[in-house]
Parts: sequence; C-alpha cells; structure tokens
Amino acid sequence: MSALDGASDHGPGKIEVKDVRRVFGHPAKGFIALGPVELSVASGEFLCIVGPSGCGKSTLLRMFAGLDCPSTGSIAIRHDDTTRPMTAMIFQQESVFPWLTVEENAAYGLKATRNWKGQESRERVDYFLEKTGLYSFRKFRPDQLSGGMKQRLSIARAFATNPEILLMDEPFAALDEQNKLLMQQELASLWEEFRSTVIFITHGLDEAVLLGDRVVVMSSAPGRLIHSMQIDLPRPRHSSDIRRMPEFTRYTSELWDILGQEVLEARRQEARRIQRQGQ
Ligand SMILES: Nc1ncnc2c1ncn2[C@@H]1O[C@H](COP(=O)(O)OP(=O)(O)OP(=O)(O)O)[C@@H](O)[C@H]1O
Repeated sequence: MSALDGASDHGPGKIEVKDVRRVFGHPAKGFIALGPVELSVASGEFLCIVGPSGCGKSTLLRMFAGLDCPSTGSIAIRHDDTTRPMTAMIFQQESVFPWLTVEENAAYGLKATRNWKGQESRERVDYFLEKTGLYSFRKFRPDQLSGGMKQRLSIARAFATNPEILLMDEPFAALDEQNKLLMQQELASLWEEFRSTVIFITHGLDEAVLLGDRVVVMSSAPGRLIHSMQIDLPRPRHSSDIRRMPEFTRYTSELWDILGQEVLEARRQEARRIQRQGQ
C-alpha cells in the first residue's frame, strides 16, 4: 500500500486516481494546475485535503464530480448502488434557490436526480431538516435565513439525496467562527450516522483533524499529494473533547510542518508571477 492509499485500511478503493494531470490552455504550453496525482479513497472514508491556495484542490474535486476532466491519467469511481446518486457537492458559498422554501430546497436534490419516492422522501427530507435544526423554518424562504442556516440547508439537501460520495469544497469557510465550530460538530455527528464516502477540502488543519479519518497534504502548484496522515482519534468525535487531546495538537502541528513549507513556496511562486507581469 502506498502512503496515499486509504483503500487497504477501509476495504477496496471507491475512488482510484492514477497519474492525473490537469493543464489549462494549450496542452504543451498551457498552465499545469495539477499533478501528477495518485490517490486511492476507500469506501466510507472521510478524507480531508489541505494545500496552499491555488494548488488545484477544487480542480481535483470538480473532476470527482464529473465537472472537469483530467488532461492525462484516469479517475475511476466505483458505483456500488445504482439506486443512489453517485455524488453530491457542497460549496463554500451556500447554493440555495431563493424562490423555493426551505423544505422545497431540501427536497430539490432528490427530485432533480429523479429519486423522489413520495412519502418516504418527504420523511427523509424532514429528518435532515430536523437534524440540521431547520425543521421549524421549513416554510421560510432563504432570504429569511442567516448564512449559517443557508449552509445547513445545503448540507440537508446533499444528505437527503443519500449520495455515495459527498464532495465538500471549504463548506464552512464563509461562516463566523462560532457557527463554524457548531457546523463541524453537526457534520461529524451526521457523518458518523451515515458513513458515506466524503472528500472534504479545507484550509483549516484543526477542522481536517477533527473531521477526517485521513488528511492528505497537497504541494504548491502544480498540486501533487505529498503526505498522507491517518487520524487515529476515537469516534464519535466531540469537538471540545477532541481539541483537548494531546494527539490533536500533535497531528495539527505535524501537518503544519509540512504544509507551511508549501505555503511559503506558493508565496514565492506568486511573487515571481507578479514580477514577470511587471516586466
Ligand atoms: N478554468 C480554468 N482556466 C484556467 N485556469 C484555471 C481554471 N480553473 C482553475 N484554474 C487555475 O488552476 C489553479 C488551481 O485552481 P483551484 O481553484 O483548483 O485551486 P485551489 O487549490 O482550490 O485554490 P483555493 O484554495 O484558493 O480555493 C489556479 O491557479 C487557478 O487559477
């Protein structure tokens, strides 16, 4: 098993990334944004990806969602249950439809993927509205909700579709610190109940260690996966207990030792780019 392989620990690989590169623009002279990337993600694994800004994290996630394609290499995703959608994506900015009510927004994913099954689906939507604290707001429209509530609604909608893989791109980055802490706890609890495969991009090392079974670190651009750290903290994870554990501090500081170097390199790259533009 390679260091960037989570499959052997958790069963066979759900996502297999082989020698993936992404070049924007001309294939030979364009901008190499990503790669080569090798990664194996196990079924039911909660994988966090950290890396400097601009290293290609979102590009990789978009490929998992089928919104972008590798320039070279391959991504194989095993679809185990054809009655469930393969993926659902949650973005940094809440993506709710302003003209729909909270419950219509939460039901949207199930309807859009043609998985609406009447009463059973209605109960499922209510369940996730309850879990995310939105049930009593179900007849409200998004403009009556706070930013945190809208993001909870995005999460309720994604979980309601029961996807095999949840793709989350810095989902809590736009929230204030207190709401972020609450949402991390709520996501940890929801995931511990449902255990779908999750790919979670974040800039927060504490968030990655709190939530993930494993954290992988990407290099500065072009992004490669340079380190994989298994997070052996007990579950269920209660945010305040976990943060007090010495292992929590050890994991976050070990990750920063690696990531800090890459962030410095990303800064140097940025300075060189600005200098070239000024010449
Ligand atoms: N469609 C595109 N055309 C050209 N360049 C692109 C395109 N999409 C992304 N890029 C570039 O590819 C690089 C990686 O972008 P990406 O958004 O994947 O990085 P990231 O690691 O998610 O960044 P951040 O942490 O700041 O969100 C960036 O330099 C970005 O400008």
